[in-house]
Amino acid sequence: MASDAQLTANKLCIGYHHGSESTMIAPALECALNGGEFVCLLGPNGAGKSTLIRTLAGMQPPLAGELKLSGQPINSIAPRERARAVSVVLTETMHTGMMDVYSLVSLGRHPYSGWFGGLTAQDHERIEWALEAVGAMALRHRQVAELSDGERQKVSIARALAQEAKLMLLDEPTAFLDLPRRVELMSILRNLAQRENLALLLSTHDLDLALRFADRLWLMTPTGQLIQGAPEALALNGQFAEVFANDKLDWDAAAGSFRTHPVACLKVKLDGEGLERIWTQRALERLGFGIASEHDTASFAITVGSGRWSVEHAAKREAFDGIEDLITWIRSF
Ligand SMILES: Nc1ncnc2c1ncn2[C@@H]1O[C@H](COP(=O)(O)OP(=O)(O)OP(=O)(O)O)[C@@H](O)[C@H]1O
Repeated sequence: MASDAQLTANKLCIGYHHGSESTMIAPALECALNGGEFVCLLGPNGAGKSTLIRTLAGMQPPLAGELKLSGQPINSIAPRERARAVSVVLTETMHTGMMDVYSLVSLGRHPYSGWFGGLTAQDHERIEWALEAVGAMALRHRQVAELSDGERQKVSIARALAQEAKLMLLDEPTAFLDLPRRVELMSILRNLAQRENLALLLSTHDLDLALRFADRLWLMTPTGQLIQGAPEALALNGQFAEVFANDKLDWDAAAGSFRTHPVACLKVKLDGEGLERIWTQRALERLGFGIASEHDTASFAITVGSGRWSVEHAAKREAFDGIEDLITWIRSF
């Protein structure tokens, strides 16, 4: 394990106790979160991502195994010290009553000021920095109860940032954000991890963004294994396909994304280059056609270029000046 590990887990078994019974979600996990690293946790629904995050945060006890924060067993650390070391953003709705955004974000300073202590100039500076970092400064006087889901999500991240902990655990923090905000937030978090030497773990279903921004990925399988590696390594060695692909989805390693299996088996030979070719292929796959490889027999041959689509089908030729016309025509087969 790296020497600057903020958190280490050895033989960590996570799950739930129900009276004398227990349900195990994942057995014997070995993992570490290091300063300066942005790690994304991915996995199918129900794999155990939230359970792992809550356990790593010390919010639910492990069934077995060892969990250390900066080398110290987590349950031996006093709550106030732990709150200075770990900040958490969960998916649960916050019950904030009539609280404004600034007051909510200032709760992140309580491990330093105490519940009844006043905020210092340094506290205010950090709160404003956190609001600025997530682009929520304009919301600071608003009531939390009146925010949209996405705005509330930004504010909870600001509260966690205000806490100034070296380890941040975030459970699906981007779920309600629009795409530009999601990209921006992932970029902010990755830069923060590097600049402030934070260890950052974020669970998400956004595979594309995780592939683009994470330093490392943790893939949680439905059987509770945790596959770890650089995004590019997991894409190249086929482990994405193993975790996510099923009878309806294929992992496309070249595109770094999943695509649905064609429902029909009509094949199209597609020639052409650039964006027109890419979007023609997407349209064809959406409509249920397969793209023919060299050895396939194709029912259609489409050549695309310079705003024109020529099609050969059943010894006839058709030509279209726009992709809409091609789609309308080929949809009838
Ligand atoms: N309090 C609980 N008691 C018992 N089982 C639970 C409890 N909470 C969650 N589970 C179960 O634990 C498993 C893992 O759930 P978890 O919420 O950790 O998955 P997840 O990977 O975060 O899923 P999602 O992607 O859908 O959010 C699921 O089968 C879930 O039903």
